Amino acid sequence: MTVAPHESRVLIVDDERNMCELIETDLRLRGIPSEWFTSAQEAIEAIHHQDYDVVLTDVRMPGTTGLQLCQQLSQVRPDIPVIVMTAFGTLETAILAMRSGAYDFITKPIEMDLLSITLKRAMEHRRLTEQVRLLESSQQQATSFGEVLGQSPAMQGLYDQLEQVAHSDAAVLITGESGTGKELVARSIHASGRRSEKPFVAVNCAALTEPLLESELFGHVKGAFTDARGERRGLFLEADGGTLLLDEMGEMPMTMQVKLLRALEERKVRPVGSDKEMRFDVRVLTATNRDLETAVTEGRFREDLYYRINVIGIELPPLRSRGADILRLAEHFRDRFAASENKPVAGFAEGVAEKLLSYSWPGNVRELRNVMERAIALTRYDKITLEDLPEKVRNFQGGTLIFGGFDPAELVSMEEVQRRYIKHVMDAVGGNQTQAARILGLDRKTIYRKLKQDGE
Ligand SMILES: Nc1ncnc2c1ncn2[C@@H]1O[C@H](COP(=O)(O)OP(=O)(O)OP(=O)(O)O)[C@@H](O)[C@H]1O
Repeated sequence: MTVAPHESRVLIVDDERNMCELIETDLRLRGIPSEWFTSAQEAIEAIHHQDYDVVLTDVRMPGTTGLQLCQQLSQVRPDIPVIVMTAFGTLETAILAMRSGAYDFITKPIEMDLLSITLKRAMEHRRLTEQVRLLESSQQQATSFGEVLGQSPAMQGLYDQLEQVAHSDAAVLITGESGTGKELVARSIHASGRRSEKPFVAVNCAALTEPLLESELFGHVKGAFTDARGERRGLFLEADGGTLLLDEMGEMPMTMQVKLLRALEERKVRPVGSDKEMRFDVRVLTATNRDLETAVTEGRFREDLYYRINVIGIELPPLRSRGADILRLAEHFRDRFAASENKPVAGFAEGVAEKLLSYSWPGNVRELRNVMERAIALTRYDKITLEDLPEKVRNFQGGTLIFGGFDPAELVSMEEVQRRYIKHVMDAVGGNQTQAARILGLDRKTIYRKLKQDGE
C-alpha cells in the first residue's frame, strides 16, 4: 500500500474487508492508488496524518456511519470530496448523503467502470478547487488597472508596466490574441495619464482602404478627391493633446506605413490635397494581434516604423493562462449583465465554475463576456446553470469538443460524435464546406445531410 507522495490517492472505508480489497485491486489495475480502512474512526485518524484526493465510503458501518463521516469531513476537510456507496434502491440514503456534504454517490453492487469515472471526476474537481484556492491566496495585490480587471500573476506584472507607461509619453505597442483587451488597455493608459482630459481616438487600420485611411488619419481639403465635398480635420488633429490608438496595425498597407512614419517623425500631418503641414501633439498607441517582428523579417512591415511604434512593448496574456481570473471576470460580467437586464442572478450553479475553468477560451475575454451575456439572457433561475452555457463550453474536454464529459449521462453515441466533429471542423474553417469536405474526407452533400439530419 505504499504510494508516491504526489499521486492521486483514494481512501476506501468499508467494514467488509473483502470489499475493500476488491476495490483496491481493481483500482490499482486502472492505475489509481488507494488505501483502505474498515472503520470511519480509523479513516479519520489517517486523514489527520495523510493527504487523500477522494474518500469512498460505505454508509452502514458499526460505530461511526458513512453519513457521520461525511459530516465530520465537511467540517474539518471540506476540500476532500466524499463519494458514498449506497445500496441499490435507497434513494433516501443517497439524498441524505448529499445533504451531509457528499460530493457524489454510487449504488451497490459497484460497477467498477462507473466507479473509476466517478472517482476521476471527483479528483479533477479537487484539483481545480485547489488551483483556484492557491491562485487566490497568492494574489493579494492589485485587482485592476483602470477598467482592466484581473489578479493573476500575469496581470500583476502587466499592472506594474501600465503604471509606468501611463505617466510617460512613449509610443506603446500592445500585442495579444484577439479579445485579450488591447483596446481596453489603451483606453486605461490614456485615462491614467496626464492626457486624460483630452480626447482618446481609436482607428481600425484594417477596416479602411489605403486612400480612406490616409484621409481618415491626416484629413483632407475640400475637393481633394471625388467624394471630398467638405474639409476634414483627420484623427491626428482631432486627438490633439490626447491619445490616438492605431488598432490592427499589422494590416496597414506598406505605402501607408511610409506616410505614417514620416508623420510620426516630424509630428506633423499634411491633409490630402493640401500643401500645408499641420503640427499635432498626440500620444500614439498601437495594437495588433499579429507578430510584427516576423512581419518585419518577411518584409511585410517596415522595420523603421516598427521601432518607432514599439518604444515600449506590452503583451497581453491569453485568458486561458490567467487561472482564477476566468472566474473573477465571469462574475464581473455576470453581475454587470444581471444589473443591466434587471435579473436577480447572483451565482453559478454546481459545475459551472469547473466548465468555465476548463474551457480554452480561444476568443479570450470577449468570448467570456459574450457567454455571460447569453447566459444571463437564458437563465430562468437566480443562478447561471450548466444549461445556460453554450455547448462548446459545456462539452469541452481537454482540447476537444467532441466527447461528453466523464459523467455517463453526458456520454454520446458514435453518430453524435460524428455530428459534433463535423460541426467542429465546420466552425474551425469558418463554414467553408469545400475546405471542411477536404479535411473530413466526405463530400459536401454528405456533410450537409448529416448536419441537417440532426436539425442543424
Ligand atoms: N482584463 C479585462 N477586464 C475587463 N474587461 C476586459 C478585460 N479584457 C478585455 N475586456 C473586455 O473584453 C472585450 C474585448 O476587449 P478588447 O476589444 O479591448 O480586445 P482586443 O484585444 O482589442 O480585441 P481585438 O484584437 O479583437 O481588437 C471588451 O468588452 C473589453 O471591455
